[in-house]
Amino acid sequence: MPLAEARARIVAAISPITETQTLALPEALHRVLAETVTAGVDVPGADNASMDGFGFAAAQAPADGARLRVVGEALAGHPFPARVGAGECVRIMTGAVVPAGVDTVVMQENTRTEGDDVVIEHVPARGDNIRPAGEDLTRGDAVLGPGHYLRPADIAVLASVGAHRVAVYRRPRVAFFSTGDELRPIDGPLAPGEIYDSNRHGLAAVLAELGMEGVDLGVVGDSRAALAAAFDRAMTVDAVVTSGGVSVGAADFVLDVLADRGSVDFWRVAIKPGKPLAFGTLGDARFFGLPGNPVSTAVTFVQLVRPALVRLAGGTPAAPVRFTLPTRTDLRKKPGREHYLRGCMAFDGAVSEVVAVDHQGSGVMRSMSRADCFIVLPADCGDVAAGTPVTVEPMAQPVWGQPAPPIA
Ligand SMILES: Nc1nc2c(c(=O)[nH]1)N[C@H]1C(S)=C(S)[C@@H](COP(=O)(O)OP(=O)(O)OC[C@H]3O[C@@H](n4cnc5c(N)ncnc54)[C@H](O)[C@@H]3O)O[C@H]1N2
Ligand code: MOO
Repeated sequence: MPLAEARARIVAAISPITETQTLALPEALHRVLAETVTAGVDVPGADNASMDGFGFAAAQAPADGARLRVVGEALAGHPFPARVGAGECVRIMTGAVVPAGVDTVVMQENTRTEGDDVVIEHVPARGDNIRPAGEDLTRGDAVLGPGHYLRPADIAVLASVGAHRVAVYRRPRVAFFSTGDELRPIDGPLAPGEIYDSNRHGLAAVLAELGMEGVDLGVVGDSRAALAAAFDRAMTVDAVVTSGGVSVGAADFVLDVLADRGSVDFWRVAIKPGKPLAFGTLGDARFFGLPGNPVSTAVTFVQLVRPALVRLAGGTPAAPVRFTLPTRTDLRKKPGREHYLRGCMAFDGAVSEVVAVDHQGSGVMRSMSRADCFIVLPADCGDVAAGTPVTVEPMAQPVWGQPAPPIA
């Protein structure tokens, strides 16, 4: 199955969480909004100055060199309390409410002060340097709606309308464990043939980064009974992610036990690395059996699990950002599977290119750690010569798309 089809099938199989909770606004960062927030006030609340300078009626300053008497001051938070009349102006600061009788502000740099008067050396057009009430949001406007992933700018916009508590979806609970008799905790010694359990730490980290509530079920040995017990413990969460035991080896029991305890939706995706991925259902949970090779675990998480978890959380998976760059080196490839090589983007003066990292083995996790992008080679292509444009997908990506079209 091609990756794109696998992703579409997985995302379509996910039912987003509908339970909500109400949080104080600062706690809602990186959560998914579950309500429509409506502006209770205009933003800004009144016409106000966008420059430090002098406010006056345009009719009182017909030409450059007009002279007006300064009758007072308007500061942000301290409005000028009276009407500004004929031949008059006020000193006004950025953000101050425009007083009655004023329709124009001239920036200070275009004036000179002479005693109690100000001379306007360059008269601006009527209405200049005034921001109208409601320019950003008008009372009653829908500010943001359900499914919107809250980034810092969103928190600020919600604060600007005084939305101090907001309803968000509950965070998904995602259980994860590693499988393999060779795996040991990272704080102990290793006997011959043993390795540290690195995948579980990588999974914990990507789940935390995504804002999931991770449930760490540790390392599970290569036996049907141990796997069955772990699966039974994992049934009540929203999603389960495992690493290892999904290939065809003598100790690969994940598929068997999944078929027994739940159901297998599909197994194997036409990508390298990551081919033997398994997707299914386990009790209330969606199940992702990721291949044990560390790079395969990481690549399949990014390409298939992450968009599913975004949808589970009530969000919208963002379409991957991709572009092309010429490859600095020749790339070896056999036609068949879509390849996700690890690379580094080089933007060096006039030269933009992508450089594949040296070791592309699916056991070489340093290739992920050093890379800043995937080089995506289509299934049907063979070897690629240096200089050929190839598809690049940066690892730093917008993960959360937004449901509404961007505001013009
Ligand atoms: N005859 C075949 N053999 C294999 C095939 C195949 O199609 N036919 N596919 C290969 C591919 S591709 C992959 S990917 C792996 C995936 O196998 P498993 O998911 O069963 O993974 P394991 O065998 O359990 O482990 C593979 C490798 O990764 C190491 N590993 C496992 N878990 C961890 C962990 N938590 N931390 C660090 N490293 C881990 C493990 O020791 C193995 O070296 O199968 C190929 N074989
Ligand atoms: O898919 Mo495996 O992930 O090529 O090593």
